[in-house]
Amino acid sequence: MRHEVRRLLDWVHSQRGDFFLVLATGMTLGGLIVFQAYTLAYILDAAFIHHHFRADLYPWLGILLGVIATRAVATWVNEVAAQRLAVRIKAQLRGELLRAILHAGPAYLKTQPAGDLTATLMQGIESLEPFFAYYLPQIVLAAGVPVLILAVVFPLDWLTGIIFLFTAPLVPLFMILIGRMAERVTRRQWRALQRLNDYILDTIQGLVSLKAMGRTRDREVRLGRVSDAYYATTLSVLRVTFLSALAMELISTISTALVAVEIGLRLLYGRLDFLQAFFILLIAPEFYLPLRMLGQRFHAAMSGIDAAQSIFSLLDEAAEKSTFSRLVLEVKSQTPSVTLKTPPQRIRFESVSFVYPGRPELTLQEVGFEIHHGQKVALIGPSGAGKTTLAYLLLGFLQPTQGQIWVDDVPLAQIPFVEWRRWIAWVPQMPYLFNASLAWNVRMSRPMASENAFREAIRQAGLEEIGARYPQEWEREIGEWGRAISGGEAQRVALARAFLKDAPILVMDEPTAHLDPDLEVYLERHLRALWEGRTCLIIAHRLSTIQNADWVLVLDHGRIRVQGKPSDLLGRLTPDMTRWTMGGEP
Ligand SMILES: Nc1ncnc2c1ncn2[C@@H]1O[C@H](COP(=O)(O)OP(=O)(O)OP(=O)(O)O)[C@@H](O)[C@H]1O
Repeated sequence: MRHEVRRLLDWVHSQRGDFFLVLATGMTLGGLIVFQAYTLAYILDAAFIHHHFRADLYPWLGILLGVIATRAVATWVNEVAAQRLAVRIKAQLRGELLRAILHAGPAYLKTQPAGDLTATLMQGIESLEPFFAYYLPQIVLAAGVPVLILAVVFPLDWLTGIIFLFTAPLVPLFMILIGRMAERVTRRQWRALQRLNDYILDTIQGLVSLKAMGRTRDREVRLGRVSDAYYATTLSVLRVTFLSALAMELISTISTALVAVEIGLRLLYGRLDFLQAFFILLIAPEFYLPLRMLGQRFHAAMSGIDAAQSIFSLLDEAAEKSTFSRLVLEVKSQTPSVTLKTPPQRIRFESVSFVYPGRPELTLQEVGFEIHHGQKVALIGPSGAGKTTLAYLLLGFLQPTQGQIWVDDVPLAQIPFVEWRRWIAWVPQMPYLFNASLAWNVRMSRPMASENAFREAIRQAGLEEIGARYPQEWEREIGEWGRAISGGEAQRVALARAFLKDAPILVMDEPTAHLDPDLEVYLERHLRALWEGRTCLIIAHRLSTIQNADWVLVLDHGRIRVQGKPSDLLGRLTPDMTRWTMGGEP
C-alpha cells in the first residue's frame, strides 16, 4: 500500500502549484482560527470582565469581522484549489490509463474483463478524489496546525501545552490501529464492486443469449448474490468508518474536557485570568480538529488507495503487454521510420513466430508466405489455429516475436503505425458500431470524405436502401453495438467503411453469421467489388471464397500446413480442412 501512495504522490508533482495553494490556504486558515479565538476572547474579556464596552472595542469587532470574512475567502480558495488539483490529476491519470490500454492493443483487451476495466477507469479514478483533494492536504495540516497552536499555547500556559502534547498522538495512533482493519475491508469492497460491474456488463451484453436459453432467472439470482456481497462489504466498511469516527470523537472530546476541567479549576482558584482561560478553551477543540479530520478523510481516501492498486497494476500490465504491440515499440524504437510513397507491391512473412505473453506455447510458428499486389489470399484453419493473430500481425497490432514481415523491402516494424494504417483496411467478422449515427459509423474510416464518396461507399456496400426507406435513418443514433440495426446491415456498414477508406490492402475476417442464402448471394457481389483491385488477406469461411482466391493458406496449430493455388489444393484438402472453410470444427 505504501508503494501505491508513493506512486500517487508522483502525480501530485505535476500539479504542485495547486497543491501548495491548498497547503498555504490551509495553514492560513489554521492561523486565522487562532487569531479569531484570541480576538473573540479579548472582546468578551474586555466587555464582561473589565466592563469597558466602549468605542475602543469597535476596531476589535472590525478585526473579528475581517478575520471571519478572510476565513470564508480562504476556505473558498482552499476548496477550489483542492477540487482543481483532484480533477486535473484524475483527468491525467485516466488519459494515461486509456493510452496504456490502447497501446497494449486489441489482443490485450480481449483478455481483460470489460467490467473490471470500466470499474477501474470510472469508479476507480473517481475514488481518488478524496485522496488528492482532502486526505493529502489534511496530512500536512494535521501536522502543521497543531504545531502552530502548540507554539502559541505553550508560552501562555505550559500545563495545557503538555496535555495537548500527550493526548494529540492518541488520534493518529487509533487511526493506524483501525486503519489496518479498514484497509482489509475496503479492499474487499473494491473487489466486490469490480465483480458486480463485471457481472452487470456481462449480463447486459449477453441478454439476448440469456433470454433465448431461458437463463435469465438463474442470472437474476446470481446477480442478487453478487450485489448482496457488495452490500455486505459496504456495510463492513461503514461499520469500521463509524467505529473510527467514534474513537476519534471520544479521544478528542475527552481531551478537550480534560483541558476544560483543568482550566476551569485554575480559573476558579484565581491562578489563571479569564482572557487566557477563555482563549485556551476556544482553541482546544481546534487543536484536535485537524487530527480528527485526518481520521475521517483517511477512511474516505482508503477506497481510492485500493483503487490505485488496480489502476497501477492495470497500467503496469498494459505497459508490459504492450511490448508485443507495435505501437509502443515504435515509441521506444531507435530504428529510422520509413514512409511509403506508393502502394506496396509485395508483402512477405519470413519465418514469423509469435507468442502471447504468459502463454506457454507459440501461437504462430515459422509462418512464411507472400502476397503480391492485387492478389487475394484466403486463410483457413480450425478455431484457435492463429488466423486472427496472423491478421493482427499484418495489421500492425502485434509485433512478431521472431521473424520479420517485409513490405516490399522494408521491415513492417520500420513503417510507423499511423503511416501503415493509411494503406490498410480491416473488416472484422463482428464489426463494432458506436452509439452514434449510422453516417458517423461509416464516415469514421475517412471523416474528411466528400458527400459523393460517402454516397458511393454506401451504394457499393449495398446500404443505400436504408436511406431510401427512411432518409432520417442515417442521422439517428443506433445504440451501442448497433442494436437498432440488423446484423447483416452492421456487416454492410463495415464494408461501407472499407469502401470509403479505399485502402489498397484489405484484411478481412469473412462474415459467417447473419447470412441467409439470399443475403449471401447479395453480399457476394459487394464483397467481390471490395476485393477487386486490392491486395487481400481474407480469413475465409466460405468455399466460394477459397475457389475464387489466388492463393490459399491452411493454418493449423500455428503452422502453415499447406499452401498453394486453390485448383492445386482443393484435391489435397482433407475433409477436416474443407469443413474449416465452412466455419466448422475439425
Ligand atoms: N490476447 C490473447 N492473449 C493470450 N492468448 C490469446 C490471445 N488471443 C488469442 N489467444 C490464443 O491464441 C490462439 C490463437 O487465437 P486466434 O484468435 O488467433 O485463433 P483463430 O484461428 O482466429 O480462432 P477463431 O477462428 O476461433 O477466431 C488461441 O489459442 C487463443 O486462445
